[in-house]
Amino acid sequence: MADQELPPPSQLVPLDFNSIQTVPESHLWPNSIELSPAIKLDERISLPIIDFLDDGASELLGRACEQWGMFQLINHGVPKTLIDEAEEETRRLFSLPARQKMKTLRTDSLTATGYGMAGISKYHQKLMWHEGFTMSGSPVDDAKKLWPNDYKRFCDVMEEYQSQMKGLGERIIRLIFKFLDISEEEMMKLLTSTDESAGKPYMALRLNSYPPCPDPSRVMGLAAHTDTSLFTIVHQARHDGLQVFKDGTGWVPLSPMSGTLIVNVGDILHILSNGRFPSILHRVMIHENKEHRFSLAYFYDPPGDLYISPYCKPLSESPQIPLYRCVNVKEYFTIKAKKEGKGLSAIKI
Ligand SMILES: O=C(O)CCC(=O)C(=O)O
Ligand SMILES: [Fe+2]
Repeated sequence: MADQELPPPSQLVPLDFNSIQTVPESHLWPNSIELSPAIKLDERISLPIIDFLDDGASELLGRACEQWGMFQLINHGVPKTLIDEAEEETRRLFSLPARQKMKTLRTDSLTATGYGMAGISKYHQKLMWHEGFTMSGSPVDDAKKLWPNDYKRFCDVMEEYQSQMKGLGERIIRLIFKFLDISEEEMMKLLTSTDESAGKPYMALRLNSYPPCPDPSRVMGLAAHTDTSLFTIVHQARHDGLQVFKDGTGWVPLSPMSGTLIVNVGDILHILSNGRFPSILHRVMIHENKEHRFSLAYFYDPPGDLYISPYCKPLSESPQIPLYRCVNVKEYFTIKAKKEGKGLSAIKI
């Protein structure tokens, strides 16, 4: 593609990290609450690790969602070789020259795919030390622009990775619904789209890249946010950086553990569970080491045309009162963007 055919740069374009010697003013965060340090890692407050093969997995997973809104999963069944390949393809993508990646620059639309900054960048004065690449299903159109002669490997790996994540997501949601006492029949009603034409899946895979930084303590990898998904399945490649906010404790750092996938509750499951499973606030900080950090986040979402309302058990001994109004998934994405990430409070009854 010739230079004049490049998409017009939006106001939010990741830095060309390869050519950076010092952190530009646009990326220097003031010494604010957003950069507040995490607590020292302490075994007593470590994130629950759940064995997916455990007979009691549903109960364990439900309790972890209640107490943490997050857990680590082992024996999840996703082949290690596939995770390694997906990590390697992620590294290959982000090591391309900036002008090559810019050929797939994402538009502002909620479901847009391609290269760019996280949507939450819009809510902050300063930019983040981050670049991302989002896809939903086959990434072939973008991959052809990145590697005109060699796009197949990336597509094959990313399609298989998404298919495995979707399958794992289906197994997780079944266990979650079992814990919440939602029957299979009820689940089909809650999560199956009625209008297939409007039911474009919102599921997406975002590859995240956090390059090494000359002044790591003054930048932000990914600012504090909650995910909009039902839940998100994250593979953190080797290096630390992800932190979760635990009420009464503060920011808790999570070290990547080989073979585990992290699952965090998003806003839609928060609404569906009537607040019983909190969508957890998390952020990514950049560390002193000179390593490039990557992560792969799969957002397990219902179709956009679906209506979500708090599930309050009809025959419960203590009838619950819905905390949130019924909301369409697509509409919720829009509300959340308008409210700069504070979507839940906007639909509170
Ligand atoms: O990089 C990570 O570990 C987390 C990424 C994340 O929170 C996201 O993509 O929403
Ligand atoms: Fe996230």
